Amino acid sequence: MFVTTADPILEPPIITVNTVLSLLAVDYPADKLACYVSDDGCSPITFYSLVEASKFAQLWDEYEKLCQKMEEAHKLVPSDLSADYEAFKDIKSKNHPSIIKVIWENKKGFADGIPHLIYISREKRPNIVHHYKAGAMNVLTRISGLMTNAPYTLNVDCDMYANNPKTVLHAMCLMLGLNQNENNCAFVQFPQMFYDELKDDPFGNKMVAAFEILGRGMGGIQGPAYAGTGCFHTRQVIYGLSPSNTDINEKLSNEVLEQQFGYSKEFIRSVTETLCGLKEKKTFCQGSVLSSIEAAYKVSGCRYEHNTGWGNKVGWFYGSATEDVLTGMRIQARGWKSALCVPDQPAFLGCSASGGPEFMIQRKRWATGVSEILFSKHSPIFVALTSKLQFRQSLAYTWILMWALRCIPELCYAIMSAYCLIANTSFLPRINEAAAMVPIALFLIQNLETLISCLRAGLSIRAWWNNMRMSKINAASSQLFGVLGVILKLLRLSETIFEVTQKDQFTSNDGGDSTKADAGVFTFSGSPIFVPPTTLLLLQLRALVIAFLGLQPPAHGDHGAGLLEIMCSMWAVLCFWPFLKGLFGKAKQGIPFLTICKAAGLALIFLNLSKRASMV
Ligand SMILES: O=c1ccn([C@@H]2O[C@H](COP(=O)(O)OP(=O)(O)O[C@H]3O[C@H](CO)[C@@H](O)[C@H](O)[C@H]3O)[C@@H](O)[C@H]2O)c(=O)[nH]1
Ligand SMILES: [Mn+2]
Repeated sequence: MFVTTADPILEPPIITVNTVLSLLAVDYPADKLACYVSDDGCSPITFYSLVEASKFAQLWDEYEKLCQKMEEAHKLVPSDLSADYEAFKDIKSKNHPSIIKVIWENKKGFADGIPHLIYISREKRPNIVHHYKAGAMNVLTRISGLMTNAPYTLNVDCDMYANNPKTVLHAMCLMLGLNQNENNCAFVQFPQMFYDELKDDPFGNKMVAAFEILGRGMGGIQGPAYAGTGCFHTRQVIYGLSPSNTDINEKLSNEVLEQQFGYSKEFIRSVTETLCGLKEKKTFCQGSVLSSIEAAYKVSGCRYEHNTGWGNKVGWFYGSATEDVLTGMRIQARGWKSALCVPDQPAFLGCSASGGPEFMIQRKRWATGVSEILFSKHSPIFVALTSKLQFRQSLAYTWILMWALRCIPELCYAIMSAYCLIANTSFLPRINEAAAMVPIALFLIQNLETLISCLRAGLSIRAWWNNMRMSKINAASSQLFGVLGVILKLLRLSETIFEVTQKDQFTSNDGGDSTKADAGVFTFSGSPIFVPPTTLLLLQLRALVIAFLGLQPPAHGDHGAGLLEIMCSMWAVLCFWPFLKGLFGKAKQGIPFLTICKAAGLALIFLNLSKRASMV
């Protein structure tokens, strides 16, 4: 069981601890489980919290004390703590050697005991790329291969705790059952669900309809996409096995393996055992977990993957900020299937990015990630032509990967309607012309389609509206920035990075309705990401004022701006309502003055240009 965390501030240790505890407590023989935590933040506080959590796991009461200890941990200096913390002394999170600690070992192998708990902070050096989460997952894969080498792995983000104790059993049923029927199940994905659900999904960030429609739909072809968390993988598949090479014993020369998996002799032995089939009696990983710690240090070094197949042929794939979609697609391109599992009691619950800056950062990363794949050699259409990705599956992936590109038409429509009202010209037919039926029908069909998918997923009309509205805001901000980021990357002007999303703690019994009421409110920051939507809103408002007060220049072309253009602009203003409120809001709920100034400046430039254009 792999847990990744990257930043003790954005991801408070108590969140990671809750997730780890929930995993240690799942309903499955403890001697068959081990929990590995990767800490890319290299934080002594996270380590300390896990140590305390492992003590707590022996008691199961005293949870309040555990929380209190963690709160106070920030005041402790690592050197005040025991010798275990020596390794964290004067550490810099981006420049440090590996730290691996076996926090708890189920030495006697009790089935009703507590699974092993291992802390890992892989080596990081400046100027050596570490590939963010994908890199962390590959280190976890290698170290676990050395220490316990289970044939199946589960991975969750640090905030995604196990909410259903039977989850592992559910997943194993699918894995084992499907294999026997030769259905070739490579991974089992549980839907991403969230503990901080707000009524009617005000930020449109719960993705319920997406998992309902897309997840189940793809489930009927080659299986759902891998969503990065709440997913069980087969180790053999992670090591690059294809469904057809079941008998690969001959191919496995040590030389080939070393090229692919790196120079660690111990790890190569573990890989051989995994790839040669699970039926043979296990000889590897019989001793104590601690006995392989030296080898573990070796495979967690930041230079270990140099000139190997990691990130490219084996393991989690590099090259996209949404490593999950890429990894899942490339597994399916080898001919594997996957399965979606939706138990009545949600398997995992996590923290959703709340409305405002965090949401924007997250969606920007996703926009970057999916576009990176679309414009790479792993574009699903190519992949379908050259590999075993089924045609309809590749269409589904194309649909996912084109998600961010919708910002281009969206922006065009928004700008055109404003321009037409300002310059008194038109881009749509007049309402009384028969041709007007075309755009009207398209508009209605598109909205009905999304409305029906929301209703089918059990959402309210209000939730649909919120989702629809957020998709427009998204297009003008995070998707636009994401796509621009990828263009810069393609021009080799910048590299894309993984910005971690802020996570907030689960507060079940805080009856504080005041916080709940605030929780649905959109918030802003000084980030440039808020400038384009603000500009668009100001433009639309200005355009509507011009249209209603009749301040337009004489009509341009055969007819001037008509009802459809006005409706376009009004629709845009409705969709950008949170920003309209933001213009007048205070503190975090208001758009910062500087952002408004920048937006107003841009809007003025546009206004002048369009006036000039209309005079030509
Ligand atoms: O350098 C890094 C950066 C991130 N993470 C971890 O990656 C996970 C996901 O990060 P988060 O900020 O929560 O991103 P989300 O957008 O919420 O995550 C979704 O999207 C990601 C791809 O963009 C997937 O990796 C995740 O599994 C999926 O839940 C977290 O556990 C992080 O600790 C690392 O381990 N190392
Ligand atoms: Mn997350």
